[in-house]
Amino acid sequence: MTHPVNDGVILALDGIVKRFGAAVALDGASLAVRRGTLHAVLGENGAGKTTLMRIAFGMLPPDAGTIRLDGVARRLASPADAIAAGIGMVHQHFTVVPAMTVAENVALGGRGRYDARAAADRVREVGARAGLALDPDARAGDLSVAGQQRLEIVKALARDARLLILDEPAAVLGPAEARELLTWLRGYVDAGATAVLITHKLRDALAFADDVTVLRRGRTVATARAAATDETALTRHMLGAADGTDDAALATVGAGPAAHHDAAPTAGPVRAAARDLRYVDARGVTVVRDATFELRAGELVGVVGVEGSGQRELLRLLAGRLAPTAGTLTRPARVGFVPEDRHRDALLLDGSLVENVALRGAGARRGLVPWTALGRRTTTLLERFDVRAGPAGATLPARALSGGNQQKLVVARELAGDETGTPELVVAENPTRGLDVRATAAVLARLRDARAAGAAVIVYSSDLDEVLALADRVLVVYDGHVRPAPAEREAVGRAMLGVFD
Ligand SMILES: Nc1ncnc2c1ncn2[C@@H]1O[C@H](COP(=O)(O)OP(=O)(O)OP(=O)(O)O)[C@@H](O)[C@H]1O
Repeated sequence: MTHPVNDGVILALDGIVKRFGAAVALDGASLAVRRGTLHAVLGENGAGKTTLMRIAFGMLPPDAGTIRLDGVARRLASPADAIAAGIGMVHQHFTVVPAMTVAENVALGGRGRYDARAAADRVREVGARAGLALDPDARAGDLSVAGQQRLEIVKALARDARLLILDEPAAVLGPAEARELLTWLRGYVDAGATAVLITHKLRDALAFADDVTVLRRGRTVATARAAATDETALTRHMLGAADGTDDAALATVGAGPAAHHDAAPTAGPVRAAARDLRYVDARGVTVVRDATFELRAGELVGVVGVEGSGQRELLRLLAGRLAPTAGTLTRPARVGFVPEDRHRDALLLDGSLVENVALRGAGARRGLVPWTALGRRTTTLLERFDVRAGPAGATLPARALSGGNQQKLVVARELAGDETGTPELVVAENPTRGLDVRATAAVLARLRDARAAGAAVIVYSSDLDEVLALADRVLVVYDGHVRPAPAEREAVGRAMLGVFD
């Protein structure tokens, strides 16, 4: 028996429980999204944010609890049910089909016969209404990451979503694009829509959202108007410091990255050296132009550059994933690589955590795989790097880890090295993407540990401030040229745009 209550709440989740075998992902979580608001959902990696939203989108059935839409209890048996009820979701990992056009992607999953012209018109109409310009005839795979995300949003809106759920949309974007997206989202909600935004950035939540809800270990621990709370209170809720269990962790997070910027390292022997290094890609475009530099043991070098400047290829050359077209590149035998796209480049999603750890050094192994030793090693890594794998531990499939915990696993594997020893060179690309405040602080500390242990560490981050706080020196990549960055922040920003004073 349900009584419709029109209290302005469009989506109400109550007492939601979700178990995966022995693991409890949600333990009575609740969420009330008011119509016409932007609602931010916060919480540590593995807190249950994605699981809760998948339940709201009909992707997973809850074990207990109720879902109400406009006050009416609903059973959402599939995403199709959720879409029919006016819910749209933009996932952390996109679902666009790269080989298809924008219009075809938008029409995909729709009913009836495919009509190219109608599909293109629909893209234009929805795009114009929402302020998201997209060329209907462009191939989805040719769009930038921000463009693919716009396509995901348009896809949801084309199905008449009145409640849009976005799972960490900013995590795949650079700072400027992330700002643009949040500004768009705010305007979209101001025009009468409703949206739920999963984010790790407390500042974004406070600046852009109307309401915030904090999940911790599968429970809702706080919900408030953004205007009535602040970063300190939210951090406390997220980390559980309010109950006194995690004050030490909170202190570490509060200290921020700059606080660790102490002991000036003394750079040791050369670990990697590039001389006139050139890389020409498959299209024949020169993306790295005659770069000459050295990376030494015990130094942490930051790389900055606007999207598409060649830094991506530079890091892959150093990691040994691309071969130089010309020039020389000397690399050590043991290199740790943390790529940006963990799903594509770093994990076997259907493999267990042990199998994923075993990937490292797999090429050099001979004879029987030492599974018992690898199992022990994985368990130790999970503990040391605080990867939350639940009761299944090392046997859990990588797919079942939360996004942030997948990232922590990759960092653990690549930094800890293998049977032959720890890496002499660490190459990391946006290593803190999708990580919560505590995990971010932990990963940055691990990169410093690698430096202290004598590795040369090179880190690209699209967050300039993160690089400046972390690195001993910085290289700027602009149009394939690799140059030392000027000392001042403003000058670094200019150099990224090709202006060297
Ligand atoms: N299919 C599954 N099998 C087993 N455990 C799962 C599965 N899906 C999720 N979990 C577990 O549920 C918990 C919550 O995961 P969820 O992805 O919802 O977290 P999250 O808050 O979105 O984290 P993040 O910020 O890292 O993305 C995690 O401990 C995760 O390992």
